[in-house]
Amino acid sequence: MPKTLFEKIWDSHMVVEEDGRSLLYVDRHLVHEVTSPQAFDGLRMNKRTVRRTDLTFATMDHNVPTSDRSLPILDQTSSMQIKALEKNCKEFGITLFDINSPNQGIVHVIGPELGITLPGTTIVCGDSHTSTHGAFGALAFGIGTSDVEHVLATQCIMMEKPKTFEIKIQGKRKNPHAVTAKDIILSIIRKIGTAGGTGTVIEYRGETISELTMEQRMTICNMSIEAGARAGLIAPDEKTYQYLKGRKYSPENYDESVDYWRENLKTDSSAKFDKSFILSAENIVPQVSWGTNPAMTTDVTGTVPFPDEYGRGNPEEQKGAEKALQYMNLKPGMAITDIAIDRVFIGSCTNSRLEDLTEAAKVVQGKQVSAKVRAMVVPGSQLVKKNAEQLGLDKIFKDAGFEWRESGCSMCLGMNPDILAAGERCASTSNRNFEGRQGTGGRTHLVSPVMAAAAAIHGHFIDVRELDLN
Ligand SMILES: CC(C)[C@H](C(=O)O)[C@@H](O)C(=O)O
Ligand code: SF4
Repeated sequence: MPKTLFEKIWDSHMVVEEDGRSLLYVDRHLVHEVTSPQAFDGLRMNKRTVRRTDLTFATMDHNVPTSDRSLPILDQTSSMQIKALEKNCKEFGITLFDINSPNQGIVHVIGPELGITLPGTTIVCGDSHTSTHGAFGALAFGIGTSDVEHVLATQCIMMEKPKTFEIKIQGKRKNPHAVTAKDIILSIIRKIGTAGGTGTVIEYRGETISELTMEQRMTICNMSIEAGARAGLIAPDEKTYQYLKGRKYSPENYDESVDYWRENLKTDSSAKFDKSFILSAENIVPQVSWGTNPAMTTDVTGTVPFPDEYGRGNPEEQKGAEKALQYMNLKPGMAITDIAIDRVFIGSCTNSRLEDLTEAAKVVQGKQVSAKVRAMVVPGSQLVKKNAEQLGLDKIFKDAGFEWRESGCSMCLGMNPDILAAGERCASTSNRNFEGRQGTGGRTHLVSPVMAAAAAIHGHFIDVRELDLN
């Protein structure tokens, strides 16, 4: 029977099936400080060990400060979670990339760059954006803390089989430097909605996807979760194999692995998906979110919508838009390019890799951050930071007036000192614009790295297609 890529990986990892649920074998378990303390406590209470310490990797990313790391961590919860992770990894024998490690970083950035993320594998992590790893043709699920404990103890996870969802993106973007992977995924979520992918694993396909680099594919898969999906997936190809070659944890018999991946990791041409959605890349323009979920997004050339227009007869949607506009302090009909911003955050597991920073630096080079804006760049990992510094990107950003930080989740979410003050408006390259996400009362506009960089310079959004970005 013809199978989708998802079905192939699923079937090759299924241990048993019972009452509609399956026990899946887990190839890689990634662990961070926020969702693991109770899981380790559970192991201790039940006198269990970690089944496969060699397949379990931990780092600290959510709570770590991104400024001077020699200073003590003042927040009690953060400090406790970081200490707990150190102690737990030591006690249970797990590899930890701690705050001083040259490999520390956001868990979804370091997995791929260390070659822990591999095609055809199952990967889990107590974190919703685990979907990022799907860019490598890995079946990667975010799991809850009780599942973290179960995986630590057994290296397996119990799950209901998701449905399959094909999202095909056809054609070429007119201006690929200005219309980025972030704009593609925001356009998709805007069209299918935040529940559009519920209960499914999305496979992104089509000419546009094949043309994306690995880092751009990660941006797409990263936000699958914002469309409600369980995971996002892209079939591996030569770019994938090239990217992973020679990484720290990539397989030793690399060529043999590639032969196997080439042979086995594709959706069969006659395989059927449960659901399909097709989008043309030609008409996508730079996107800016105006509301409090990622589907509340529009073209940079557009205006803030009228709630009744946005709701299209659905009273719930209309009410949601009214509430969002009130929180965001925006007036319907206002041009997106007239929205003035106070802060800029370039970072997060969506957009903090080397290419993101390189593209943003092109916009910033030789310019100055608007006097009304405070802007920061937070590389996704220490390795990204080091590579960016080797290219002189830090200097470009600092000369323009940006803060250049240590790696971590930072202002993507308010769990560390990098937060918005109430009422502050931020152009952010992260993935969630929920109320209070970047600090209580803070207002988030989701955008691409080039849009965020341009907003820092101009103090408001601009149509980045007008810039010379080549
Ligand atoms: C803290 C963690 C559980 C959370 C997640 O699962 O996504 C965080 O990473 C986020 O982005 O909101
Ligand atoms: S960068 Fe943001 S979205 Fe990604 S793992 Fe950290 S908090 Fe979650």
